[in-house]
Formats: sequence, C-alpha cells, structure tokens
Amino acid sequence: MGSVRHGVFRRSWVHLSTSQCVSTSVSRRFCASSRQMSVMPAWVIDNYGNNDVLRFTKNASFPVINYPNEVIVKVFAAGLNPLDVSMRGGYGAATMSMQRDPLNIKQSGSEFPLILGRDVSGVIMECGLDVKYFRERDEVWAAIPSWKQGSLAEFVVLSGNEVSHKPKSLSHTEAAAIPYVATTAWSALVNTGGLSKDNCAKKRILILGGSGGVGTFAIQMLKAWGAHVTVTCSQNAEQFLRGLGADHVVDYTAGPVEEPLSAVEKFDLILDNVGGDTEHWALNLLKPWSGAKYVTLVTPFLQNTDRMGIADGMMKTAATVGSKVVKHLVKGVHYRWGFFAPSGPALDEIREMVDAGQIRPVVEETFSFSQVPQAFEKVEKGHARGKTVVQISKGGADV
Ligand SMILES: NC(=O)C1=CN([C@@H]2O[C@H](COP(=O)(O)OP(=O)(O)OC[C@H]3O[C@@H](n4cnc5c(N)ncnc54)[C@H](OP(=O)(O)O)[C@@H]3O)[C@@H](O)[C@H]2O)C=CC1
Repeated sequence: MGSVRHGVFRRSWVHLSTSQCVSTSVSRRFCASSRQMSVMPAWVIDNYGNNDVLRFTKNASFPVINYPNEVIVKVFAAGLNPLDVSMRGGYGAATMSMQRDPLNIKQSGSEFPLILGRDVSGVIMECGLDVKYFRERDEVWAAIPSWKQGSLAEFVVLSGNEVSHKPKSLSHTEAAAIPYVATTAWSALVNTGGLSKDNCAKKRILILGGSGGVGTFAIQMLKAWGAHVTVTCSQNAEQFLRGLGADHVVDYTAGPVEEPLSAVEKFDLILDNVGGDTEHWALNLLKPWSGAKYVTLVTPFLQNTDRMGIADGMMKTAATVGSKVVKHLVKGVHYRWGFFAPSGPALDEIREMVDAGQIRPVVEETFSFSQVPQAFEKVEKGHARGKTVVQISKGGADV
C-alpha cells in the first residue's frame, strides 16, 4: 500500500492464453480461481429498454483476467449514476460497442448480457502478473469505464490503473458514492479546466447544477482548494449546499438564474452539469481575455454516434465543438466539453482529501442488492441530492 504507483505498471497488453496461464505459479493462482468460480450473481440486461429489462441471475459469467495488469474485485457496494439509467435504454451503445474488448464479448457475440454500475468499492480477490501496486485483500475503490462490465455483480474485473486504495475513513457504502462523479469532476476541472490545488485560491467558480452527484463532489473539492464557489440549485437544496461549503447559492426555480448571476463579479470557470439552454447565456458570465473557461458535461457526443453511426457522428461532433470553440474564442473565453475519465491516480489524490476530512461522501439513499430496480427508479426520478448506492455484499467497515 505504501509503494508509489508511478512507473509500476508495465503496459504490456498481452493476452494470456490458457497454456500461458498455467505456466507460472502466479498465473496458475488466478486461473485456478477463475476455473473454480465460473458464474456469479449479477443484475444484467439482455436488451435495452425501461426498468423491466433488469434481470437478476445467479449465473452471470465470472470475470476473467485477460491482461496481466488486471485485478478482480469482489464488490461490496456499487454507486448508481444517471448514466446507468441512460445506458439501460441504449444510450451510447454505438460508441461503447466499438470500445468493448472483444475478449470479453466473444462468447455471446454481443454486449449482452450487460452488467451496469459504474462505481465500485470492494476488495481485491486476484491480481494479474504485472500488478505490483495492489495485493489480494486490499480494499479498493474505482470508477468503471462505461464500455466494461459494471459493478452490479458480485465481482468485476478492472485494469490496475483504474483502481485505487479506498479511503480508510469511509465504509464501502460511502466509498461507492464517490469514484464516478469524482473522476468526472476531476477530468472536467483539472484536466480540461486547468485547475489544481495550487492555482485555485480565490478563483471564482460557478457550478450550474450543484445538488447532484457531480455538483456535491465538485463543491467540496473546489472549497478544499480555496476557490470561491457559486452554485445553482432548487430552493430546497440551498442549506444542503451551503453545508458542503458553497459560498453563494442561486435558486434556479425562482426565475432565470442569469439575472442574479449577471449582477455579481464575473467567473474564472463555469462547470455546467445542466446543459440545455445554459450555454446561450453562461459564457457571458466569464471574465473575458483572462483564460476563463466554460466546461460542460452535457454534450451531444454519444447521441450523435448513436443516431448517425461512429464515423458520421464523430465528424458531426468535431464540427459542432470546433465551431463553438472558435465562436467563443473571438469573444475572449474558452468553450470546452468535459468527459468522465477513469483514473486510479486521480482517486489516489481524492482519497487523501477524503481521509483528511476535506471531502465527505453524500449518500442520499441506500438499496440492497435485491432492490436494484428500485434503485434505478430512484435515480430515474431525478432531483438527486447526492448519490444512490447499492449494497452488494457486506464487507469491511460495513459488516
Ligand atoms: N460527459 C460526461 O462524461 C458526464 C456527464 N455527466 C452529466 O452531468 C450531469 C450531472 O450529473 P450528476 O451530477 O451525476 O446528475 P444528478 O442526477 O446526480 O444531479 C443533477 C442535479 O441537477 C439538479 N438540477 C436539475 N435541473 C437543474 C437546473 N436547471 N439548474 C440547477 N440544477 C438543476 C437536480 O436537482 P433538482 O431537479 O431537484 O433541481 C439534481 O440535483 C448529468 O447530465 C450527467 O449526464 C455526468 C457524468 C459524466
């Protein structure tokens, strides 16, 4: 656990055949387990649709380590996100089918049966040959790429560089509320927005849509880094967001938010979790010619590829984002799209903030493994105040 992650993974994406697999003691160890356990309990979907497509099975395929940098994680808790509801309905299917590893879909020839769930907190059961940073029984958390099988199952396989040691101060249920929204906020604010703990002090940040998963995490991270944070939310979320550290809260249900927001000092960065017509007025709230950025998480990228196919959809996406970047650049502000990016190293940094008491999990509601359809209904209703978490099995501090 104390070792540094840097330089640890040899990125040798070598597929281990069965014969190679039994040629070393370590690989024999992980192959033996995979042979012993060929099925596991999971919630799967066999086609896209509404909540009726969710099916519980005790016979989902047990995940297999195909690459030497992979680990198998026993899932204790799984976080749900709006993306899970969208993916249940087929959102992003074209792009994700392209990204899926053929080794993982060879049996059925399609993505089905598909396991949803993008957040995991659990314990490592098996490590591939090249995994040096983790050991069996390490407690870990991770955000799972949307093209991989998810965490609504007893086990999940992940690359070692997607996984991070779980914060010691959190139970698995609490930990499962953080990785996907945290790595999304990190990607949008740090990688795309250029913010860091060293340059954030006193910067004025506006978060459009502060009361959901991404917003509640982003507020806390930015406050820990010394930023001044303004948020928009419904009136009934105001005290909740002030409690997370928001300096200025604007109720979007009281009328057009652009009016009160235009009356205050302009912003250095806007994180847009709402989309729709926000980008028609939000960029006017940025400080022009100062490097100020607008980063939206609500993009048409996956809808374009679903509707038009990969090639045409990507061309349309590139043309759309390119024209918007140029349109706003001539006015002195930067327009960007933000995307979730799985990252164990980012979660390592977030773990330190959590264990230092700078960020707390915001679990709105918890469901048992048998209540996965109810958990989906909860997320689908919207109006989130933090995160919805499913307890898959008892473990660690949750026992
Ligand atoms: N591009 C990417 O890779 C990613 C994109 N996303 C997207 O980011 C967005 C936020 O995700 P997440 O936080 O998980 O979603 P949640 O569903 O957890 O939260 C959305 C929040 O926004 C509030 N809200 C709705 N309308 C408005 C409005 N007009 N102004 C202010 N607040 C509003 C809702 O509460 P209420 O309705 O009660 O006000 C709710 O609290 C989603 O659209 C999601 O799809 C998320 C992750 C990755």
